[in-house]
Amino acid sequence: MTTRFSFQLGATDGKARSGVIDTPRGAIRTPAFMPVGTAATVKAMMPESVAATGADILLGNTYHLMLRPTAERIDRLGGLHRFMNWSKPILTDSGGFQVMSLASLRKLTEEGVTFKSHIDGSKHHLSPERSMEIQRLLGSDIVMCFDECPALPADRDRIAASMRLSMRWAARSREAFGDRPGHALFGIQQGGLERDMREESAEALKAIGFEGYAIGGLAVGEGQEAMFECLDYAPEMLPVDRPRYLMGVGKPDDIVGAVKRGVDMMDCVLPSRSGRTGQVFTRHGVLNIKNARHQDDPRPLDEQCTCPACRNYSRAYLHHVFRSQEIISSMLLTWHNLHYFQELMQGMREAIGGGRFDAWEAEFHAQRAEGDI
Ligand SMILES: CNc1nc2cc3nc[nH]c(=O)c3cc2[nH]1
Repeated sequence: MTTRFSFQLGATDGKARSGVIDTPRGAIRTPAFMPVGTAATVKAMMPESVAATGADILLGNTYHLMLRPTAERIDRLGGLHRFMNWSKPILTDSGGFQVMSLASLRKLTEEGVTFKSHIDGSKHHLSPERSMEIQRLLGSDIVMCFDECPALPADRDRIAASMRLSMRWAARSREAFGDRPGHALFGIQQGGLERDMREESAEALKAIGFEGYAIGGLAVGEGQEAMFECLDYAPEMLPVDRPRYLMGVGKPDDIVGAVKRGVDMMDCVLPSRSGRTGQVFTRHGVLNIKNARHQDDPRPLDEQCTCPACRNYSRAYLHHVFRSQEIISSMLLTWHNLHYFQELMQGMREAIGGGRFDAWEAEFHAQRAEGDI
């Protein structure tokens, strides 16, 4: 067990890399997928079940937790790890992205953002300083800079102004974070789909210096082709010996394409949210369990999957409990999806380690049918 935060790069295969992030609360194998634990819970999952899927780290949302139950209350109760009974690493986002997507009556200035809670309309404020304080009170192991993520499409002037604001906020975040051994602060690269803006942002972040670097401003509606075009150059603008975290990604093929281009960490609500809407991810593609064609099907979701849903239940049963809106439906489908996403990561870590990522990627695509399976 280490008292420091460090990243050990392991194997590389093309641009893809595998490695380990060491933290006082445990190691994170990369490439890593982080389940999203929005309001101090990965919905429909016990923490021990999340760990059983293979997750080494999960994500907490500052925006949700500051509104309810508040960071101060979680701090008084011993911090987020104790509060939610998760002893492994936690990464918290800075709140800025969700303020812009969830809150109302937002007022953005150089100082920060004031907004009204989507829960009860109460007034709140976020700034680099307040976001660092909240994430410190939560006790998260990896803290994200307070930034602004512009909605796409946006013209160059808007992208430039927003990126430069985020870089000023990154400097203030670094200053406010202070000296916290064993904890990490990650900077977030902005710049939209503009290569020169991405370069300017990367240079600004490297001049400040961070324990890790996120690629922000993507997975905001630009589509996979545009995202991959940006990922063809953005990751290598960031320090080679620090983790690179692509925020908010994604579907399985997005994740594979991002790892192929040098990304080490990702997070997405897709597997857990889809578990509650009946969308199931398998190595052969996607299916929706609510479709009537599953009602007499005795087979598991995926014959090769070892998760509890696939070991013990038929598609017919899962169709039934989904249609009946039984709670076990969300439990089993979420568990399966998170298990599949972690299996994907493990497969890539092994393939990179063995220098056979291209073959693994070809097999990944070959066994996926288009459309519903
Ligand atoms: C679901 N897509 C998505 N989730 C994101 C979260 C983010 N947080 C901070 N900064 C970002 O640029 C950012 C971009 C994101 N895209």
